Amino acid sequence: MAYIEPAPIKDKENPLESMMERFNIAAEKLGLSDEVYNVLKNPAKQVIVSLPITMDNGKIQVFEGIRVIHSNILGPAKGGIRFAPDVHIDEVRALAAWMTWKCAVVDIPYGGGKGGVRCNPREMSKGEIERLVRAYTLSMIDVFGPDKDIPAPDMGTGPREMAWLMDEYSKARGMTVNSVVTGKPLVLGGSLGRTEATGRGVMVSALAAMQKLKINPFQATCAVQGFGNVGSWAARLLEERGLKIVAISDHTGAFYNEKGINIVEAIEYRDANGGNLEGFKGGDKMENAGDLLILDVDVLVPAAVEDVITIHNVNDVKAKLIVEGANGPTSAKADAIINEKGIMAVPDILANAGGVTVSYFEWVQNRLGYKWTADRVNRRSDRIMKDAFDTVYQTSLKYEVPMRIAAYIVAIDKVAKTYTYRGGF
Ligand SMILES: NC(=O)C1=CN([C@@H]2O[C@H](COP(=O)(O)OP(=O)(O)OC[C@H]3O[C@@H](n4cnc5c(N)ncnc54)[C@H](OP(=O)(O)O)[C@@H]3O)[C@@H](O)[C@H]2O)C=CC1
Ligand SMILES: O=C(O)CCC(=O)C(=O)O
Repeated sequence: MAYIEPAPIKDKENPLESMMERFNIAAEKLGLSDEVYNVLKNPAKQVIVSLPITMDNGKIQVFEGIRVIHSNILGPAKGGIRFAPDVHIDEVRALAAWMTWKCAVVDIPYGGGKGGVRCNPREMSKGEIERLVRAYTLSMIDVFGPDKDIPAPDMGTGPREMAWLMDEYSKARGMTVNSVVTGKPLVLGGSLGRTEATGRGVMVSALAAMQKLKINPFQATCAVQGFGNVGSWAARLLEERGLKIVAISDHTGAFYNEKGINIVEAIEYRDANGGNLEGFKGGDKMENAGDLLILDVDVLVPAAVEDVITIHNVNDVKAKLIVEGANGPTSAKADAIINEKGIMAVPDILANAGGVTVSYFEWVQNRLGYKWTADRVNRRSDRIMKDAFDTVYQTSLKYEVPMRIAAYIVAIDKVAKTYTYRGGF
């Protein structure tokens, strides 16, 4: 079997390597042929563009934009767009592959893609961000399409950016095409339930796992890293289900309250405070924000960035259950220690799949020209998440592997079988 050797990412464990390590283990368990292995390990398409933008000071700044389509075997590529200062081609390749596996795990008819623009949206004006979104969309005009590649929000982007993307794409096509992107504002054809969907899926996965581990939600404590879309919704919905959220964090720091943080108050504080938790008084500021990950809690939800649980801190992790809201928060090298310690980790490609599931509902509604109620969206996405959890759990028992490898087995098996049926050989 051939193994790839990805270029190292400076100062960071390489998420592409982490993805490939798990992929290789699952491929061996499935006895994947060399032919299929080589098809699935390589991205189908990678596009890198330069985006010259006029900044507010009149100067031109050139940004790098990336879109990777890992696979379109199950259907059009699907996946978010990240605006962040450390966007790197290997990271986007890993994120695109994770989208392929994620869509297959929850059994929705999409392949995987991901995009990124290396920029710091925190330091850019609204006008600069809008020009960047529009330039990126025009550069990708032949990549995107409702039947080809359908973007969505990820870190640093949200409904506002998706609205600009839809508008620019529609202008270029000479008609309104709302199904080209999901995660849009409601008035533009966004779906009820999409904003909270990823956090909601994290909550459904966490409760399903707690049932297996016999952890009573009303006696459980939880720490959540990241207080953006995924982290804040996961925290809020878990709190509503009885868990005590003792710690939350964002890039400004981590806050601890052993009596439990009032999450609705924390969200209100963040929204009134320029989008971050700096100065939050509902908990004590922790000296070292990274220590949130090693708190003695029942449930840990990393919902910020990649590679936060690594060989450097995994030995100190005390949670009984990790539910991955973020993509790639655990490096592959930390997996073995998590397993040795008997911690259950519900992997990203399962735990955070609620977002893409409701994105799929949004796309279906746009194509039907119809709107579902929030109740219908939530009931259907909860069912999909619970069924996917059960399938992965059963697979983990059958193959005697941890949940993460089981999720890869479920996904790779599905994509490989579809490829074979479509007549790839
Ligand atoms: N949005 C979605 O539907 C989906 C997102 N995901 C994944 O979830 C993760 C979070 O995405 P999302 O919530 O959308 O992104 P957001 O941009 O909404 O939020 C990201 C959050 O992470 C915080 N953060 C950034 N760096 C750090 C750090 N070093 N330590 C602690 N907190 C940090 C940010 O803080 P601050 O605001 O202060 O910068 C912010 O609170 C990503 O891995 C993404 O790929 C997965 C599936 C779907
Ligand atoms: O909603 C989507 O289409 C994709 C969301 C995403 O980027 C992810 O699940 O990582």
